[in-house]
Amino acid sequence: MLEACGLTCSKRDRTLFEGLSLVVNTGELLYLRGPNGAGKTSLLRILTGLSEPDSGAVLYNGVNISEDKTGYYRDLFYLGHKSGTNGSLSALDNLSFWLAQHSISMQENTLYDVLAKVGLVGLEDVPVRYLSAGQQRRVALSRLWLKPAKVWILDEPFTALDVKGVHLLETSMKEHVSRGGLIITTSHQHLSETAGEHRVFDLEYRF
Ligand SMILES: Nc1ncnc2c1ncn2[C@@H]1O[C@H](COP(=O)(O)OP(=O)(O)OP(=O)(O)O)[C@@H](O)[C@H]1O
Repeated sequence: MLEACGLTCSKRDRTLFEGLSLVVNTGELLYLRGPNGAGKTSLLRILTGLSEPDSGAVLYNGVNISEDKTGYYRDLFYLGHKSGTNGSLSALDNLSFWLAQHSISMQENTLYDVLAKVGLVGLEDVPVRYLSAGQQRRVALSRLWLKPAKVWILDEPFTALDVKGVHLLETSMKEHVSRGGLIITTSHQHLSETAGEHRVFDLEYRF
């Protein structure tokens, strides 16, 4: 269970949210919506421990994430809205580097299976900067299937994906939740029925 307790966050002179509390249980998909600038990314970054709130706390299974970041990060997969890849490196090298960074050992066959899943076989050796926007997104998304994380926090994961890519991701979300995973995702497009049941949390734009 992931719990936000009374979170307040201000950027420059604007309070994005104040005393925000929410609970997301295992086996649940939370769809975080809101207009541009409402503070969705800011909230997600706090929920991952990458940013500190001005006040409030985030608890994972009842423990403040700032007290056990290692334990939390073991269970967490975070996809930011930037791809987080090195454009000079190929998909294969980017993913191998990422696996090493996260101390995940993996057979090359399994890595190729994931590349096949996201439709990148044949492009695995091309520097990522030469791939299309959707293909670059697929490289970033591949990590979802490389780390067995219980908690997925996804910031606009559908950006640049084609219809098949959206379907693949929504199907994976539904499967993850049915296995007891927990997902928080933002998106400016509606989640379809393929993503399964989900709860909506609307973040209003505060002036
Ligand atoms: N590091 C920062 N310094 C100053 N202002 C920031 C910083 N990060 C975010 N902001 C401001 O906070 C507000 C919320 O930004 P945020 O990225 O959280 O919004 P969002 O809801 O994710 O928007 P979008 O839908 O456009 O992605 C914006 O007005 C942004 O300019």
